Order: sequence, then structure tokens, then C-alpha cells
Amino acid sequence: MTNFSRLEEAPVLIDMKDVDKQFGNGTVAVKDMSLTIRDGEFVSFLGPSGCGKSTALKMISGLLSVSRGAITVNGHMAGQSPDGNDIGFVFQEATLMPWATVFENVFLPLKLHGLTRRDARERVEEALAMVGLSNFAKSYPRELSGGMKMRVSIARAMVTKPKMLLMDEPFAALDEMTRANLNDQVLSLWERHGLTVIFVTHSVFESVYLSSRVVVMAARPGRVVHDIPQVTGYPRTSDYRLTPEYVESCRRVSAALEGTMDHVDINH
Ligand SMILES: Nc1ncnc2c1ncn2[C@@H]1O[C@H](COP(=O)(O)OP(=O)(O)OP(=O)(O)O)[C@@H](O)[C@H]1O
Repeated sequence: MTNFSRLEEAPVLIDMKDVDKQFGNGTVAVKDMSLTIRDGEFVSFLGPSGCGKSTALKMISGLLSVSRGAITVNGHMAGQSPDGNDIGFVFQEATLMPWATVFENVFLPLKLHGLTRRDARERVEEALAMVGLSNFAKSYPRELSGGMKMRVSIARAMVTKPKMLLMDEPFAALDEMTRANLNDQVLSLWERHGLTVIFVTHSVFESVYLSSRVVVMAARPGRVVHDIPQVTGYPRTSDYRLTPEYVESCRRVSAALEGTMDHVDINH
């Protein structure tokens, strides 16, 4: 079972200080965001559409620059890690190459790092095994279900052995059963590999089930309005969804989310 007191003492992995993001068209997507995430946490960013969840995630990964403030990730400015392998990113769409096999899709990040197929084979096979797709290495994306495509996308993110997994609404388009199943797979990867995960979602239920901490954001401008630790330990299984603790946590987080509507500033 994950020990929360140990999490509180774990080293800081991601440090956001007074971060703003304003796009060229004047939209303030993120305002004054300060957040510390420790090694081994599972943090959800929860909030209504347009509150800056994806923007925050992209700034942490270095895909977007900050307009003000600073983000350090594992001791380096965001996006400037020397080996570039600290972070795995999983997008809402699986974004697979349709003309390439599952193996080739997962091999891609290693290929970009200059590895040959032969040198990468073991790691690609390991990553496919992590998501239960060992038997599908030769399949093409069109032969896979939506959930399987997303598992390929997770394997591709894991193949570089990242410390952190950033996931941007990865399961939003999937049916309930597949989503619950993938939630368990992500929790299992997180626990087995000692990952730090940031998981963007619109779903209160998903955020409470997965996270050690739920960061609630509000829109216009995008900002953090609540930071709610989840006291239930791990491992969590589907039985957790039936417990009074789960229901109570969902109620609290839901109330916080509804409260974000009171924070709307019409001047932005
Ligand atoms: N490249 C861009 N140029 C201009 N505005 C942008 C850009 N990307 C995002 N925005 C705006 O910034 C705000 C925050 O967007 P963001 O995608 O981060 O929100 P979100 O919380 O992830 O939303 P959703 O849940 O709908 O994905 C929105 O108002 C959005 O329209």
C-alpha cells in the first residue's frame, strides 16, 4: 500500500511558480498558477472546459512556453531536461501512424533517439507487455479497438522509461467499461514503475478513483481553486467505487467543481 507520509517527504519533481500563459490572441489560458508535485504522486487536473488544464500540462512538458513565472521539472527548466526522456505524454487521441504496425508505432520514440530496431526490440516488447498487447505487435491500428489504440499510445509513452507520465484526457472518448479497465491499468503502471502521473480529466469519478490529489481548476482565467488530497490508500480496485469513502470524496470534489462556476470573472 502506498504510504502517504512517504509521499509528503518525497523530493519535489515539478515546481510551478506564478505561471501565466497568454496566447497571441490575448486569451489568458492560465493565471498565477503555483503548484508543487512530488515524486510518486498521482495528481489529477480537474475542471470545466477551457480552464487551462491542457495548457498547464503542455507547459510542464515544454511543448508550450510560459508567458510569466517559471516551471522546473526534475531540477531543470521545463522542456530542457538533458536527455529529454523524463516525460511521457499521452494525448486525448491515440495519434498512431495508421500505415505502421503496433511495433513500429511504439518503436518511434526510440527510433527518433537513434536506436536501431534490433537494439530497441526488447524495450518495445517490454512496453507492449506492460499494456497487455504482446500478441498485437504486428497488427495495424485499424485492426484495434479504441481502448487498444490508447494502450498502444501508453506503451509508446512508456518505451523511453519516463519518470513522469502526463495524460491529457486519455480516456474521454471510450465507453465506461473500457475506461474503468484502463484506469486500473494506469494505476498498476504507476505503482509498479514508481511513476509520477498528472492526469487531466473532466470526470470527478475518474479523478477520485485514480488520484492521491485532485487539483481543481476554474476558467476565465484558468487557475487553481482547490487542491484536495485523497486520503484513501492504494492499491485501489473496483470495489473502492462502492465504498462510502469513495462516495464522500466524489461529493466533496463535485462540490469544489461546482464552486468553480462562482469564480468566473467576466472581465476575462
Ligand atoms: N493555441 C491557442 N491559441 C489561443 N487560445 C488558446 C490556444 N490553446 C488554448 N487556448 C485557449 O486557452 C484556454 C484554455 O484552453 P485549454 O485547452 O488549456 O483548456 P482545457 O481546460 O484543457 O479545456 P478542455 O477541457 O476543453 O480540453 C481556452 O480558452 C482555449 O480556447
